[in-house]
Amino acid sequence: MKITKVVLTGANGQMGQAMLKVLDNESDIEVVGAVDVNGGMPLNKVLGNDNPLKVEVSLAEVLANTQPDVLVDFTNARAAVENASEALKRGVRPVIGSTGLNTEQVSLLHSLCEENRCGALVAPNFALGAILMMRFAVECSKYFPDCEIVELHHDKKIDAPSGTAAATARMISESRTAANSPVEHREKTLGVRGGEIFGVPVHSIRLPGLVAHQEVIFGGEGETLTIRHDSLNRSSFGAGLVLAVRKVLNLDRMVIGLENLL
Ligand SMILES: NC(=O)C1=CN([C@@H]2O[C@H](COP(=O)(O)OP(=O)(O)OC[C@H]3O[C@@H](n4cnc5c(N)ncnc54)[C@H](OP(=O)(O)O)[C@@H]3O)[C@@H](O)[C@H]2O)C=CC1
Ligand SMILES: O=C(O)C1=N[C@H](C(=O)O)C[C@H](O)C1
Repeated sequence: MKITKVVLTGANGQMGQAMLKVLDNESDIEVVGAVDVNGGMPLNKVLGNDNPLKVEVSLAEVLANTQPDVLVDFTNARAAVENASEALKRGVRPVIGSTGLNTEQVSLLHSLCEENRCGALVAPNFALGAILMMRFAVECSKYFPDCEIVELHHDKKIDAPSGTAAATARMISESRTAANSPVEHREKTLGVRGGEIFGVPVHSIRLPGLVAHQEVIFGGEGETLTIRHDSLNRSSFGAGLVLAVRKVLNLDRMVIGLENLL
């Protein structure tokens, strides 16, 4: 069996900790390195086994020493692009779970993939239910052009809107045949109608107690239709991430969205 060697960045974070365990449980995947700005933590504490590695600070050194196949990134938009750049120049394929990347950052990644003739995946959500929620939303938007997105996340989330909400809005805008919505905004209080992404109003809620949730609400004549997805804990992202690590090995270009690898 071919073993895929993986380095993970953002190892001290909420996703990093959860996904290290998920990856370590797969017999065809070996976690050969873990990196975070503060480094330090022994991996056996996270994994509950006798793994001799610890979280390191320098990604460049870890990549040089371990020569992995894949870099998994759960940091933030800026760090994700820098980390992917380090990986791509060594022929290591990035799987980027970090969100909040702007258009310039995405096109820089495209160019880096082309220059280095190396594949990459940028996926704002690895949960299967979230992928289906986006797909169903696209389908509904053909019949109900009026819709709004409400995304609800834990209070430690640093970006808003969520990557999933931004992706959903983009996909809806690409498939809408008639864009009736939104009606003219009349805000007495600035921002009360949310922010508009690709013509779709998005409302971001951040509260303790939440994990990751999204509603896409469609309105029609005398009816509404709501599609809702809930990630109740971070294990919801595990199966999609494992699939991404396996599939990115066959990519020679950058792909956006796990739905394009299913
Ligand atoms: N695609 C998906 O399915 C999912 C994506 N996400 C996304 O993943 C990202 C991380 O989320 P989460 O784990 O909750 O966030 P956390 O803040 O808990 O973790 C991020 C970690 O990355 C560290 N970090 C920052 N910069 C670097 C760097 N240059 N190199 C290495 N490590 C770095 C942070 O350190 P410090 O705190 O010191 O800055 C922190 O420990 C977010 O963008 C989030 O939106 C989250 C869930 C699912
Ligand atoms: O930060 C999070 O937690 C999440 N981030 C991703 C996003 O921004 O869409 C995916 C999921 O919603 C959890």
